[in-house]
Amino acid sequence: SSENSCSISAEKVGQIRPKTPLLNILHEAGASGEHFTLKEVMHYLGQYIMLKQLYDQQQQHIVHCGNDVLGKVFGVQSFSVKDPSHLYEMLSRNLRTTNF
Ligand SMILES: C[C@@H](c1ccc(Cl)cc1)n1cnc(-c2ccccc2)c1-c1c(C(=O)NCCN2CCN(C3CCCCC3)CC2)[nH]c2cc(Cl)ccc12
Repeated sequence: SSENSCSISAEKVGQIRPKTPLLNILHEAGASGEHFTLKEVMHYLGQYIMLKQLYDQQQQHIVHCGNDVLGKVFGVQSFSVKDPSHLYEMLSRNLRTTNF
């Protein structure tokens, strides 16, 4: 039979698998499971920043995460949402497989 012996299952190819501390943050923001698209990870991180009120009220593109587990996960006290490359670099250190 032309059985597919490939062991890579379709739903996992190109998926992002966050390491545990980041996974816990995504779950706190309402995510479930362990495999996400990049779009889903960014969506839930945005939700997390909102619900924890980590963004600066005056300069709303600045995120202050030094007193939050997000700061430990990203390794910074604060960051700007206007610097996507820095953001993705911090994110990539928290993924199980290098999808970048
Ligand atoms: C375009 C997008 C983005 C997406 C990726 C990147 Cl690498 C940069 C930027 N973005 C633009 N501003 C934000 C943002 C700013 C402050 C607080 C929360 C989110 C976001 C982020 C989203 C998001 O999914 N955004 C949906 C629309 N946002 C508009 C901003 N809105 C709030 C801005 C603060 C005041 C209240 C509304 C929330 C919905 N996810 C993120 C996750 C992180 Cl680790 C960092 C930032 C974001």
